[in-house]
Amino acid sequence: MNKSFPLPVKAVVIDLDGTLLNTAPDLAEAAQRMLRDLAMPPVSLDTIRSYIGNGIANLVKRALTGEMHGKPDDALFVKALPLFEKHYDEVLHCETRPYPGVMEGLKALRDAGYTLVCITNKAQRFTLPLLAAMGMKDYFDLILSGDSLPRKKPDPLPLRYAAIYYEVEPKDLLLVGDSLNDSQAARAAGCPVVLLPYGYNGGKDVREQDCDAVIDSLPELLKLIRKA
Ligand SMILES: O=C(O)COP(=O)(O)O
Ligand SMILES: [Mg+2]
Repeated sequence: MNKSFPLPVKAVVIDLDGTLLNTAPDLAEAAQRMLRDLAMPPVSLDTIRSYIGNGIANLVKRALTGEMHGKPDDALFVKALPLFEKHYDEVLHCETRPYPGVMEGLKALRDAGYTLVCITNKAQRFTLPLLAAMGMKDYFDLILSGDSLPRKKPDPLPLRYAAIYYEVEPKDLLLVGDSLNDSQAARAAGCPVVLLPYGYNGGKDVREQDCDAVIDSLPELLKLIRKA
C-alpha cells in the first residue's frame, strides 16, 4: 500500500545491525574464534553475514550447522554459545563502523526534533556498550534489545511497546531497517517502514521487500518524513 509522502512521524525507530552499524566483521571474527575453540572448520564472512538478524543464539546455531534453521546438538550449542559471547565481548567494536551517512543522519533527525529509538535483536549486553563506543548511544531516548522483552523482531511486540511508551499510534512510528525482520515487524505492528539496501537481508535485495520506501543512506529519510 503506497503512503503519501512526506509521512507524518512522531518517532523514528532505527535497527542496529545492517542499518546503523556494519557489525558483520566482528560477528564473523567471534564466530571464527568459537569454531576454532571447537576444532570445527571456519565459515566465511559472507556466510556469517547471511546469518545475522535473528539474534546471537540463532547466529551460533547457523554457524554450527551451516543451515539457516539448523538445530545443533544441545550439548554442542550449550558449549558454543558462551564461547561466542566471550569472543564477541573481546572484538565487539574492533572492525565495526557506522555506515556512511549514519552519524550525519542521526544528528539531522535529532536537530529536526524527532524522538529516536533503537530496536535491535542484539542482546543488551552487547547493544549498549557498542552504541556507546560508536558515540551514538545518547541519540536514543529508548533502546530495546533482543532480550529487553519476551519477543523480538519480526514479532511486533517491541514496536507496540514503543508506541505505548510514547503514547502514540503505531502509524506515527517509522521503522528504519535492513531486513525482512524489520519489514515484517513493522507490518505486523501497523508501522510504516523504510529500508536501506546495504545491510544483512540474507543476501536478498530489499527492493523486493514489502516496505514503504528504500533509501540509500539515513540522511535521505528527512526528505520523506515530517513532524506529526
Ligand atoms: O541479529 C542480531 O543480533 C541483530 O539484529 P538487528 O538487525 O535487529 O540489529
Ligand atoms: Mg538489521
